[in-house]
Amino acid sequence: MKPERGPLRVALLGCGTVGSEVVRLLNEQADDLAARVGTPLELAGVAVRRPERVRAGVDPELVTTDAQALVTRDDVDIVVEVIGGIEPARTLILEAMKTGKSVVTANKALLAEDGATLFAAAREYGADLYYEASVAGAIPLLRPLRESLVGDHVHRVLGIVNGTTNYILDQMDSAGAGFNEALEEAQSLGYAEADPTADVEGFDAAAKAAILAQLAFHTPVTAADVHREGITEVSAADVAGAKGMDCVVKLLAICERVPSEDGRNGRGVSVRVYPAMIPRTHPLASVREAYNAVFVEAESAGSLMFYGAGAGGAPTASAVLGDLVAVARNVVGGTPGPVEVTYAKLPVLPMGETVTRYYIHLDVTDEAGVLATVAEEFARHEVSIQAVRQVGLGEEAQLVVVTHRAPDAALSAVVRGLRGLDSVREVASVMRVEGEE
Ligand SMILES: NC(=O)C1=CN([C@@H]2O[C@H](COP(=O)(O)OP(=O)(O)OC[C@H]3O[C@@H](n4cnc5c(N)ncnc54)[C@H](O)[C@@H]3O)[C@@H](O)[C@H]2O)C=CC1
Ligand SMILES: N[C@@H](CC=O)C(=O)O
Ligand code: NA
Repeated sequence: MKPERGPLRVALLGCGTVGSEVVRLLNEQADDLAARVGTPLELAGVAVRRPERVRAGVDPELVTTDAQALVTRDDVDIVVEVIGGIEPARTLILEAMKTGKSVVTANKALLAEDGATLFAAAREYGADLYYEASVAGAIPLLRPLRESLVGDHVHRVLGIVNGTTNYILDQMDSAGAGFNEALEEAQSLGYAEADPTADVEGFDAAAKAAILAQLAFHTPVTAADVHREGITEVSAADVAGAKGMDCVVKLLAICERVPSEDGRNGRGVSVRVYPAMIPRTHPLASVREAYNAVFVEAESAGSLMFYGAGAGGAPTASAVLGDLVAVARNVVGGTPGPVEVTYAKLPVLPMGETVTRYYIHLDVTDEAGVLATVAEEFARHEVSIQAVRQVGLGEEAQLVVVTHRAPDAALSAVVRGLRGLDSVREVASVMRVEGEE
C-alpha cells in the first residue's frame, strides 16, 4: 500500500483581486479540494507588497514580503503566481521550477512575452506549468486547446478575450456611456489590469491572442508578433455608425491559419487584435459586459464556442483553482502534465497580407461626380465595394462604403487615397468588418 502523503503546500505570490479570491476558495473548499486531490492543499506562505494590510482568511504569520525566499523554501510544493507583469514574476517562476516546484500562473503578459523560457524551464526541471486563468478568465479554453483538441487541426480561433474593453464598448453601445466613465466602472469591478492601458490599447488581448495562436497552431508566437489596435480611437460616431449598419463594435482577437495552395499547414498564421464591426445577429454581438466568448474552428471538431466570465477576481480564481487541483493531482500521482511543443514553426504573416473588409464613413462635398471619384479610388487598388449609401445632402452629405474582402494593405491604401481627394472633406470613420459577408 502507498504511504499516505502529507498536505501539499502552496505558496501564493500576490494577494490582490485574484490572489484574495484564491485564498477564499482554498479556505472555503478545503475539504472538497482535499478529497479531489487525495491530500489537503495548505497555504505555506503568501507573498505581498504591503504586509501591514489585513487580508481576510490569511493567517498574518504566513505573510511575507520576501517572495524569492518563499518560492525556494523546501516545504513548498506548488507556487501560484498572481502578481502580474514581467519581473519579478519571471524570476520567481523560474526559481520555483529550478527547485522542483510546479507553477500555476494567470500572467498572460509574461507568457506572451517570454513563454519560451518558462516552457523550456518546465521541461528541463520536470515541473508543470499551468495557465488557464491567463486567457478568458474562468472559461476553460486553454485546456481544451492543450489537451482535448490536440489531436485535431485548428484553423481559426476568434473571439472577445478582454473583459474591460468589452465592458466599455457595451456601455458605450447600450447606455451611451462615455469612455472614461465606463473604464472607471470596469476598474472598480476588478476587471482591468493594474495599468488599464494594457486593456484599452489592446496589449492584454494581444498577449492572449499570442498564447491562443501558439497553442492552436503549435508554433511560436509572442505578443510582439501580434498586430494590435486598441479601442481608444473608437469614437461615439463609430459606435453610432455601427448601429446604423445594424452592427456592434467589439474588440476581437483573431488567430488564423492562412492556407497555401498546396500545403496542409498553410502559408503561415495571422494573429491580430482590433476593434471591428460585427452584425448584431452574430453570436459575438450578444456578449455583454465583461463576458468573453471564443470560437475555435477545427478540421474534425467543427466550430466550438466557449463563453463565460472573462475577468474578475472570483471567476479568475476558479480557473486558478482548477489548475491547482490538476497540478496537485499530478504531484500526488507522480505524473507530469502536458508540455508545450512548438514544432510547426509557421511564419506570422504581416497585417498587410491579411484579408479583411472595411467600413468607411466619408464627409463629402455634395456635387456631381463625387461618387465616381470615390469609387475610382477603390478600383485603383482593386478593392471591390459591397455596398455604398449616401446620407444627408449639401453640407451634411456623407457616404458610407462597405467593401468586400481585400488585403489590408490595399484597404489602407484606399483610405490614404480618399484622404487626398478634394471631394472628401473628412474620412470620419474607418473600421474593419468581421462576421459573415
Ligand atoms: N483581475 C482579473 O480579472 C484577471 C487578472 N489576471 C491576471 O492575474 C494576475 C493578477 O491580477 P490582479 O489580481 O487583478 O492584480 P492586482 O494588481 O489586483 O494584484 C496583484 C497583487 O500583487 C502584488 N504584488 C506586486 N508585486 C509583488 C511582489 N513583488 N511580491 C508580492 N506581491 C506583489 C500587488 O501588491 C497586488 O496586490 C495578473 O497577471 C493579471 O493579468 C488574469 C485574468 C483575469
Ligand atoms: N484585464 C483583463 C483581465 C482578465 O484577463 C480583462 O479585462 O479581460
Ligand atoms: Na481561461
